[in-house]
Amino acid sequence: MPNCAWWTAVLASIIVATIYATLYATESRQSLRFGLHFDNGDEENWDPRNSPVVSIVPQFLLNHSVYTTSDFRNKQGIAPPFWGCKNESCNASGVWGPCFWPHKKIRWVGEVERIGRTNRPQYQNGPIDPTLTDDLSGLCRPGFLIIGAGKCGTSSLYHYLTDHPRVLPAKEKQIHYFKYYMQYPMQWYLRHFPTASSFLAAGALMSGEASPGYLPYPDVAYRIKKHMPGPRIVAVGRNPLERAYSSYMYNYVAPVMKMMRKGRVPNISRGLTDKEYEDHLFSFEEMARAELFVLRDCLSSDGTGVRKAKDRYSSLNWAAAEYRRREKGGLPPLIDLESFCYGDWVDKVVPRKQWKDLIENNPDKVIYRKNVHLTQSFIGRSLYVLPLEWWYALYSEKEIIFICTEAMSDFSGTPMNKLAEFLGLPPHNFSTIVSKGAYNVGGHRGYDKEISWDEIKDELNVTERPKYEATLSEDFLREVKAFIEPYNERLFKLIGHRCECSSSSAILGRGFVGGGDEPIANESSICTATPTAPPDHPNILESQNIPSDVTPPTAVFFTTISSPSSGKRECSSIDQRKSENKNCSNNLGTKMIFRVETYFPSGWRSTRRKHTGLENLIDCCDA
Ligand SMILES: Nc1ncnc2c1ncn2[C@@H]1O[C@H](COP(=O)(O)OS(=O)(=O)O)[C@@H](OP(=O)(O)O)[C@H]1O
Repeated sequence: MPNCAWWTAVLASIIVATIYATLYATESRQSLRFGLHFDNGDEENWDPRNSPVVSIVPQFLLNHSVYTTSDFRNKQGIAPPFWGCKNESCNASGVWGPCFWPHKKIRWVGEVERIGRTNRPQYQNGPIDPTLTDDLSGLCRPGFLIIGAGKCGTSSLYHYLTDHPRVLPAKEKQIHYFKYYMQYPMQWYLRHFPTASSFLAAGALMSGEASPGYLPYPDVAYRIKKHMPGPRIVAVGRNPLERAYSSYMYNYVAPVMKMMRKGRVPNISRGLTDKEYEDHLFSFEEMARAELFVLRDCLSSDGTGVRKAKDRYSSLNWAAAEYRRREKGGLPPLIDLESFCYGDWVDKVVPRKQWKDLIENNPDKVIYRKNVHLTQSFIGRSLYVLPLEWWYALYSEKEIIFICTEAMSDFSGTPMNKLAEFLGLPPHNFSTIVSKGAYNVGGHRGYDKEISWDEIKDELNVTERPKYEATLSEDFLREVKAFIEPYNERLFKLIGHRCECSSSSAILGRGFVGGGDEPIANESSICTATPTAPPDHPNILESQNIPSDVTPPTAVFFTTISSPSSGKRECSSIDQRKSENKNCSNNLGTKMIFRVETYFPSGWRSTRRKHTGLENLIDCCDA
């Protein structure tokens, strides 16, 4: 017969278990309550000032040495700003920093012991339960988003940052969720970041991603503000003409050369020499001139860029205030260059008006019809200030920062540490990673491919390709400089500092000179003059054949059993995706087979394989 003490012990355990279960249930609910999920309400008129903030309780993690106070040795306070907490939820134990409390009963300290200390991140995989798409438990939010500009060193910046011992990488450098994949639940996006357990095991303070496709679009700025509270926004910009030329090489020359070599361009046979293929390319100057013509018109004070942006945005709550502020302050109007300056399609085969004459006058030359959003805007995407004015309207100076590409390659690592401080990270010795080299240099090597500065130099020595600056005529150079200059000045005002563009010209051996040798930055105000002698590193002009742009998703509510093996590329918009659906699936042979998992109350039961129409949404722009 159990004695009294025994009954007391049983009773006590029941009470403790009940309290624990109640607490756990509350915590689980809290994690969902503060979960980030879409409300499909009045998207356009949502007011960012009321955005939800996920709560934090770093104290117990400090108590248990997951973190030490030195991890928080930054000027922002005890935790990185994106951990920020705003309301009573700050006191909820278990709702922690950037992460959502896992559903399963978990003792954090025990979990840390179980996993051990490791910096190797893990990610949630497998199909998403369609009935639980709002469930963010066990997932973590990004602490920084590098938004572009493309071809400005976003890959290097991402890798330099993730070298910080308290920063964990995402599954891939660029996810482009807020531009191309918002039809998927937030859970899909957050699965690209390390799990809460990984954060603990690493004592990580943040993860983040770099999607250059975010910057150009005001809608994306707004969506991120609305749906993803907290992350710091990092923009990076480079000497505009260098960016433009880099994009020309990467998004036009490299893919077109590849297509020609493979015999995929009608009327151009295989087996020609590179020189012969190059004769079928439009020069950078030809394309940039044609674009400049269109931009001048579009960006004039009564041009379509100004008018259409006003029509579209000025009545929206989130943009109206900025319109009023700018009008009052006599500031130039906001412009949505990407949406309204390249809008005219000549026909389905010849994509852009700006190329009409070029194509008619040069029937032997090739226009690349894919990735039109990139090849149409070599110059436009280098006018960083135009999209940034939208971002700066939505984000305060504590939330957004602009880095000059040229400063990134400072071997001392000082500029990187300034960025770390802005993000709320403790100082780190970045000089090792920066002086190792750069990523995604000189063409299609891949975002994660690092090239040492010495290799860059050597490669140049054996590459006898003409320097692109030599291909630019004096008059075009003057013209394009004069066009870009005011936008640069506007940018420097907006960001509160200037960029020293010539140093990267020197590091990578690039400068825009009308047939001469001297970097243009020394002779013009496209960027400020260089204050110090730059290191001795030349550039790379060679392109490789690794597909660019985003890797599409492989599993959402389904498991991909087979997927297209062809290269992927971004669609410029969901509309484009829709309009290209047929071509993609029919002409390009894009097919995916899915395993569809169905969840019943008793668990996962049936599995069936099926072709679905979803492949069109995902991969319709496959090359
Ligand atoms: N540290 C540093 N300093 C100066 N320049 C650098 C640095 N790291 C990368 N780069 C140059 O940036 C170009 C690649 O940019 P991204 O990685 O943003 O390209 S992408 O949009 O993601 O495809 C690519 O430019 P190009 O080589 O001219 O094509 C890189 O060489």
